[in-house]
Amino acid sequence: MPEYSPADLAETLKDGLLSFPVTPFTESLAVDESALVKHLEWQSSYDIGGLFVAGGTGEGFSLTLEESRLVVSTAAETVRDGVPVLGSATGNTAQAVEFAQMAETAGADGLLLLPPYLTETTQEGLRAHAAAVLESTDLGVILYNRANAIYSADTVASLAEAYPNLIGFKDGVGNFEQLARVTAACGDRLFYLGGLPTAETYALSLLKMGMSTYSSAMFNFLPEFALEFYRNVRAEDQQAVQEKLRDFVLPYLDIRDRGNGYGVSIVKAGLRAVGRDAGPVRPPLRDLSAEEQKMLNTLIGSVAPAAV
Ligand SMILES: O=C([O-])C(=O)C[C@H](O)[C@@H](O)C(=O)[O-]
Repeated sequence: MPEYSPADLAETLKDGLLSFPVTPFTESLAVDESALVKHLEWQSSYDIGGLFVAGGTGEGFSLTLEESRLVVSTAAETVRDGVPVLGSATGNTAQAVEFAQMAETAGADGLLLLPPYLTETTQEGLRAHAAAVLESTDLGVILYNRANAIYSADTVASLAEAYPNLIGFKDGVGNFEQLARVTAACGDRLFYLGGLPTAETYALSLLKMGMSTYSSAMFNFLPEFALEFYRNVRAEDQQAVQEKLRDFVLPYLDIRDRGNGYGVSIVKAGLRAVGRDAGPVRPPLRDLSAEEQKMLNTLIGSVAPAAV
């Protein structure tokens, strides 16, 4: 049995910043277990709502079932008490079910359902896919609305009614009309989290849409900055948020936007910049160039001189 009931998990997650740790790789692209332990210990030593391993930033889409098991079980053994660990499920329905069941046995407290790979879907197909995963586990499950998994309000509401272990909706698209429809249809039955790339960019606006928290990829390498940003958002301190957007987040986006898939690569580059190298990204992603790495080092040095 998972340590958190789905309802307790939602309560714990909704009011804290959510960490999405990278998966460190060696130069030969194997999972680097000792670097993983060190990184998870460091991340979970901060005041966070939960730790989502093998998510998008954790390159969950590039991990085999056995590698994902290793990452989830390492996290479950490593993080300090009181920080829930969530695994991920991806790929076709049978594969996603396998990942969900593996995460549960490996000690996860919850699950993030990533979009299925490649194909387009209908709402009936998407509902059947999510339903199969929800039925396969007792874990609290969060839907990730992104890529080929764009859930209509009716689909989310019908899944929420049928499956008590559906606890949350994570948005990676930023369609305000869709969000208004989903939150109006499901209200307090679910909790809502922002999950657009570099989620800080939208956090204050999305708070007004009912999204009380978000996944912070930059928390990987600038945890104190990311936590202060989150506190500013929750306090609705628009001036402090704008200052941090201007001084760091927007110039960071300029570097991130130089390459497709850099939303993840730039996080590993950030770790390199602060002396906590987590190795390269796996194909199909590619790492930042030496010039881009230098630009990022300078930017990080401008907001956190002690970190570089
Ligand atoms: O699954 C994930 O890693 C994400 O949700 C993506 C990031 O955490 C995103 O929110 C970001 O880049 O801040």
